[in-house]
Amino acid sequence: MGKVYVFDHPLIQHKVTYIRDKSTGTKEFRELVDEIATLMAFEITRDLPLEEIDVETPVQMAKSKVLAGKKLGVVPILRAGIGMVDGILKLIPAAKVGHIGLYRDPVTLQPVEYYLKLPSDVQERDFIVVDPMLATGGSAIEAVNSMKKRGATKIRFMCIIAAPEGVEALQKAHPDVDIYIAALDEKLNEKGYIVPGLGDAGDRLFGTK
Ligand SMILES: O=P(O)(O)OC[C@H]1O[C@H](OP(=O)(O)OP(=O)(O)O)[C@H](O)[C@@H]1O
Ligand SMILES: O=c1cc[nH]c(=O)[nH]1
Ligand SMILES: [Mg+2]
Repeated sequence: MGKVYVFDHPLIQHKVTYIRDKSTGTKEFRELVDEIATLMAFEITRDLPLEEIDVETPVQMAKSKVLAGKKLGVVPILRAGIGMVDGILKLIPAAKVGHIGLYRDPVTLQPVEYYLKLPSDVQERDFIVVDPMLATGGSAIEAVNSMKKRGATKIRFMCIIAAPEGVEALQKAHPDVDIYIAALDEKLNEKGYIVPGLGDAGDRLFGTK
């Protein structure tokens, strides 16, 4: 079963509070999501593999470590996932970026795919699928389905706010996918929104209703 990591770093918790606040405007909301994504990327990359190489300092030759292993890929689930990409790339600028466009049918809550573009070398990459919200889990599950169908094998999921229902559904559908969360909330309401949550992440990021 995929592991679930809830990041409790004080800076992450502090910033999550301000994106929850309905009085936080679009500009500040966007900036905070970007900052939270960078902090979460720092935590999620703690276990990246390293290898030793020879480097010549101004003083002498030395053995020193560099990142090793598979290259990384970041895959935002459009639209709201886009708000997390730049913050992550600040720390891993060499990562390639794929895109999966999905919206949740407002009535059925089922994910509807409208776009997909992944790096050509999916088999060789470790992927982090990102979306600020994990509610029913439908979007995350569908995104991972699409990536696996195209050959991706190592996938992790990063979100800012998750409902227990979504965590459970994603773990069940994809037991090989570890889940990284900034805040595990209470439940879903009758409209499928996370309670207390932060409202509609995409609309708050892009000022749309
Ligand atoms: O876990 P789920 O029940 O699938 O809900 C989560 C999805 O809902 C929101 O997207 P939305 O459909 O509002 O699209 P948007 O990001 O373009 O606003 C959110 O950004 C997630 O992608
Ligand atoms: O609370 C929620 C649930 C799904 N999608 C969102 O953007 N917010
Ligand atoms: Mg939305």
